Amino acid sequence: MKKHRNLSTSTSLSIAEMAKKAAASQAVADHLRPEHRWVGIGSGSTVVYVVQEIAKWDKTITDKMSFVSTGDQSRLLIEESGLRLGALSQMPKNTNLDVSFDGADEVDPDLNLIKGGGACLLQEKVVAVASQKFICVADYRKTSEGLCTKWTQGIPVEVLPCAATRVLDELKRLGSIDPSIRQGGSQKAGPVVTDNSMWIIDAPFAPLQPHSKRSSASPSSTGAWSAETLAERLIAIPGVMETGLFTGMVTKDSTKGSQKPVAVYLGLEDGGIKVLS
Ligand SMILES: O=C(CO)[C@H](O)[C@H](O)COP(=O)(O)O
Repeated sequence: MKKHRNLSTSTSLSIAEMAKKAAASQAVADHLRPEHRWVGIGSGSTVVYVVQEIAKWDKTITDKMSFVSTGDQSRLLIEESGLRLGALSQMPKNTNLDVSFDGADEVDPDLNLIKGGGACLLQEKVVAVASQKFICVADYRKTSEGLCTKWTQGIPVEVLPCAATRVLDELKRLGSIDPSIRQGGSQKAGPVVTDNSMWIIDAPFAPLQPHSKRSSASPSSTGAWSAETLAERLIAIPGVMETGLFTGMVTKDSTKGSQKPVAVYLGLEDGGIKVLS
C-alpha cells in the first residue's frame, strides 16, 4: 500500500484512516443505489474502505451489480470482497457506469485533482470519464488552494518507456523542476512498471492556480500554470499516455464524460465529513 509522503506519525495516520473510512461510508450511502448495475472502483488505500462499505450491502443487491476496476489492486480488491468483476468491454453500447468511486492525492477548490500516486492513473481516468457520476473520496490532508502545493513529489505522468527521456526534456522545458522516472525502490530494481506496461514520470511543478483564482492561463504572466492549461500541454507531448491531472469543466446539467468528480467527500480530523461539489 502506498506510503503518504507528508505524514509520518502513527497518531496522525490513524486519524487519517478514520477520516478516510468515514468519508467512504458517507459517499457510498449518498451515491450508490440498489438499482445501479455498473460501478467503477478506483485505486489506493481510501478505496479499500469504499469497497468494504459496498461489501456490507445485502448480497441479493450487490450480486446484480458489476464492478469495474482501475488496475490490478482494485481488481483483486473486488474479487477478494466477493463482488462481481466486470469490464467496460462487457457494457451495453453507449452506456456509462452508473457511478464510480476513487481517491485523490490532491484536490483544489474547483475539484481539479492530482491522481496517480499509486501509478493507476490511466485506467482511473478511463473509468472516471466512462461514469455518469464520479465521486472522489479523500481526507483532510488532500485539499489545497492550488494543485502541487501538498502533493510535492510531482504530477504523475504515464509514459511509453522508449519515450521517457524525451518526455523528461519536454517536461523541463515546461518548467517542471527535476522530473524523474519513478523507481521501484527496495521492492523492485529499476522503474515502476504500470498495469499497462508503461513507466511513470513524477513531474514537480510550482503550485498551480485553480481555475476560479486564475488571471491568465500562461505561467509567464502569473508565475503559475492553470491546472487545465498544464493538463492540455502535458497530454500533447508525444509518448505521454496519460497524466495524473484530472481537470475539465463540469456543468450543472451534464456531468458525463468528465475527468473531474461531481463531489469530493473529505473525511475531517474531528470525525466530520465535508462535501465539496
Ligand atoms: O490515484 C491514485 C492511485 O493511482 C489514488 O487514488 C491516490 O493515490 C490516492 O490514494 P490513497 O487513497 O491511498 O491516498
